[in-house]
Amino acid sequence: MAESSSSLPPLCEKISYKNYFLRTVDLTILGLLFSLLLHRVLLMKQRDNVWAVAFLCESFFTFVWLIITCIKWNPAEYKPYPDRLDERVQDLPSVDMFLTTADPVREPPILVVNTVLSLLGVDYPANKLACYVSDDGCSPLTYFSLKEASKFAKIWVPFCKKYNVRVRAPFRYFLNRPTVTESSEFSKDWDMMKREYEKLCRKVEDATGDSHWLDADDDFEAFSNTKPNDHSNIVKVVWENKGGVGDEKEVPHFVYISREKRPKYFHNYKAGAMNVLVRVSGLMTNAPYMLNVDCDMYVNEADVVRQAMCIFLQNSILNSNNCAFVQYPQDFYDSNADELAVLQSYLGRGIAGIQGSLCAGSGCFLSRRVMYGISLDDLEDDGSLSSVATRNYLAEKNLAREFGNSKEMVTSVVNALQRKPNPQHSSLTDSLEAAEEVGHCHYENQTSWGKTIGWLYGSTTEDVHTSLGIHSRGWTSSFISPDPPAFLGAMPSGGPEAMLQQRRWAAGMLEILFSKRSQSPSSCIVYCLPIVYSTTLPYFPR
Ligand SMILES: O=c1ccn([C@@H]2O[C@H](COP(=O)(O)OP(=O)(O)O[C@H]3O[C@H](CO)[C@@H](O)[C@H](O)[C@H]3O)[C@@H](O)[C@H]2O)c(=O)[nH]1
Ligand SMILES: [Mn+2]
Repeated sequence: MAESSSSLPPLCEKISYKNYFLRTVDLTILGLLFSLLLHRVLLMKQRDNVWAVAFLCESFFTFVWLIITCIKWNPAEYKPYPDRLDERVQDLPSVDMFLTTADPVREPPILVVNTVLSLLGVDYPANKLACYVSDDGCSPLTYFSLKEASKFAKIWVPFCKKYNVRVRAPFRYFLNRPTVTESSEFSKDWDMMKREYEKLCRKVEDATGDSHWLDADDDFEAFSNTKPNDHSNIVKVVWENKGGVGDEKEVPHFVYISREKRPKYFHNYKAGAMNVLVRVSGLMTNAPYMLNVDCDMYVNEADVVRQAMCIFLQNSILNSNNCAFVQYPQDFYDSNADELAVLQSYLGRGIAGIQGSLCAGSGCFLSRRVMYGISLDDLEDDGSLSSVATRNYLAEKNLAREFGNSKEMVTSVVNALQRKPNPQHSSLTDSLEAAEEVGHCHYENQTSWGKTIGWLYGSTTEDVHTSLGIHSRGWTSSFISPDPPAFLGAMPSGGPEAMLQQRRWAAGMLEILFSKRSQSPSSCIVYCLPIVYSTTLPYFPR
């Protein structure tokens, strides 16, 4: 249980879900399985093919059962208390929210728009938030839709805050009509918002079929003669929160990025896009925390950022800045994904009870310093860099070698490592030139990006790969699973997709087994067990 160093109640607590009845059942089943194996061994005399198959199957079954029992032995989860946040923390940290999209056909812009609106509307000071969208499809339609979304956000976000709306993705919110007892002012506002949202949908839809708007607006010039896999870097500040007055100050910064792509370069899929987002956001807002969200997921609970901050900040109040990331489970609204839910509650809670959860990608808040490769040994008790680490990390020559040749990037890394904000620019657009430089496809050549810094490359499961790197540097992680779920996504469709996911987990397992990064054998086992388990789960009778 988390204890507070002061007399104030803690921001979060570790809740244990130990269940002695279930433990007894598991042990009994294990005992039965072992006696079955013993029985088989005693029958060894009649060794034949049938005996061999039966023995193999039962051994495997016992092995899997043992793994399951190990994982669920000590399940735990963190419970945040966001209501206590304002009382305990005067100045909330900034958060950069990253969203990736890759294909305007498979991931229709209205889907991305909803994800963005749910992010822009979260319950957190708007001047502490920035939303960065990476578009690997280099689609003017996506950019157009995002621009329209930012206009709509100026009425949508204040509406959500005024009426304390929980689900801030409009397509979900407008599925249900408000009850008749609601005040007439609310009903009027609700109808107006619904009309505006329908207008937005229509605009996006109309733009899909017709591209005359492309030529009419200079803002789209950057997209002319581009192909998704062959174009230069495009960075656009869609909306900048300049404080200001009225509703406009409620909408966070909003930036669109389509990183440079060339046919000859390998772009490392989502991991490559995430690393560009880390760099561009480092130059613009350099928030100490970042959020990773896929474009087909939306925020289902307006409090997500505050909940995650409870975990990070409770750790720093206790002078143990050791939390690298906070993972929310992924839930799906268009599928009866029981398997995934079971898997996540075992994986998430089980491993959280052992040494911290796995990073599952979407729905994960991460600390920027951790992504910059800092090890827990490099920090003093108060979270500042130790003098040895300061000498090693902050030498300009080392930084340029690791983080690339952009001077602005190096300065932003120094600031992030020392937990200082970037010097105040008069506008986000002042960083555009530097931002374009760090998005070039050759920027990462000869640097540590993808090797020890940021999302790690060379893996189909870059998120598991990343968390392995993080844990081997001593960091822990947390798993929070609020009810109702905090992030919801669309299932990619069953069948072949689900099979592909299975193969990814299997690939992840092999990679972890043979990875040089897994320094301690125990952490290797802790990671392998659930993955072996998760690959076998669908075939396992429940
Ligand atoms: O070249 C690419 C490919 C994908 N994406 C984006 O990456 C996200 C995830 O890709 P998807 O193919 O939808 O993977 P999923 O299997 O649905 O996602 C799971 O697997 C990913 C990689 O292992 C994790 O990062 C995710 O969080 C996890 O939900 C999507 O937003 C894509 O738009 C890119 O930006 N660029
Ligand atoms: Mn997906």
